[in-house]
Amino acid sequence: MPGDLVTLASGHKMPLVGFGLWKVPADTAAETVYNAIKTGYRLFDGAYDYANEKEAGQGIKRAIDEGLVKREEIFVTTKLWNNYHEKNHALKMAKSQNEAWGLGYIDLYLIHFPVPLKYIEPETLQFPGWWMDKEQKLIEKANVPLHETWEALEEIVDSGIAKSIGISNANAQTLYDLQTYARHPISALQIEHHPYLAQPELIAMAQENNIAVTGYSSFGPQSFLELPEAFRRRTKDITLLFDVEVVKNAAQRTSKSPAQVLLRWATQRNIAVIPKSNNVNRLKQNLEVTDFDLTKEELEAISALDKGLRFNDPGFYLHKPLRIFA
Ligand SMILES: NC(=O)C1=CN([C@@H]2O[C@H](COP(=O)(O)OP(=O)(O)OC[C@H]3O[C@@H](n4cnc5c(N)ncnc54)[C@H](OP(=O)(O)O)[C@@H]3O)[C@@H](O)[C@H]2O)C=CC1
Ligand SMILES: O=C1CO[C@H](CO)[C@@H](O)[C@@H]1O
Repeated sequence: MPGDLVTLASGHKMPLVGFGLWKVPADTAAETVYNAIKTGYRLFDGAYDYANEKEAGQGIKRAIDEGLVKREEIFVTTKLWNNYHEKNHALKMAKSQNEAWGLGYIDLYLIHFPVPLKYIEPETLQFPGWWMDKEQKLIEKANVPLHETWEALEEIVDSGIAKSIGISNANAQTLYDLQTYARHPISALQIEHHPYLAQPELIAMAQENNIAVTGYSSFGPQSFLELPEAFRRRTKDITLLFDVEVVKNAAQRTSKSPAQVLLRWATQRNIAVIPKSNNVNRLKQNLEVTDFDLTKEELEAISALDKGLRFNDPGFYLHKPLRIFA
């Protein structure tokens, strides 16, 4: 059901299907989010670097003001960008991001990457990916230990700004380390997850430790086709997952689309998904991904497509690779 929920270690409940806000233009974000709520979406996945938090919040506020939903029925995830890992910066950023959303609190606040970069004034950050400054130079790394940033997130919970906290783009070693000092639980892990990058060990580790997993870029190469060339480099000569036999056959058997099969492959294993679509029909379709089941054989055949192929590694589009996922 679209209303399926995952209980986080914090005790707070998160919808299993949500809407991703990356690449949703700021000038249409309020309308898109408002329409997504009308379609049935309750979870919105934002980030500082998606540059549309204020507008997304306006869309939610409009739906609340019109009585379509209550604040407590909406789940807002957002993320701390890499340049603000120092405790004082993280506290300031969370406060101003919370003000931008304008909804009283953030449901889930994530460290976007466990990679601290030097502080830079927010308005000087640049696309693509905001890893570079105005001169298109890679921003240097900073000496901020992860425990300092995690402590900041815990204070953000203590002050009521966020209800739950977690991390994105982290590996199992990082999670094990975080667990040694976490005062508030690591409620969630957000990672790239599709059949070409299945990451079964990391997911098993997280789920065994009660860390809810959300997969992003669920369509693999398709998720990157609308991006500039540097992001698409790895999609060359790769069969789109929508065209792979096992995915197509499962779609035919269940009378669903290949996209829905890919989303169900995740949700059936209790992995949340946050697809984005600027198209009304696809937006609706992506929400209907918990009301049918793939067979055990279909799940296994789709998992067997794994190639360890990561598309969202900033190393692929930066002038100087960061080797984050090395
Ligand atoms: N933590 C992190 O570092 C990251 C987090 N994310 C989060 O994950 C979200 C989703 O990931 P993202 O990489 O954007 O990719 P998505 O998985 O959302 O894929 C988006 C692409 O797929 C197309 N699409 C959407 N639905 C369908 C469908 N049913 N059939 C066919 N095509 C479809 C969209 O086109 P159209 O709009 O035209 O439908 C778009 O081109 C992001 O919005 C963001 O919130 C993403 C990357 C990194
Ligand atoms: O969430 C995100 C979407 O992808 C971007 C490009 O790598 C990242 O900068 C950001 O992590």
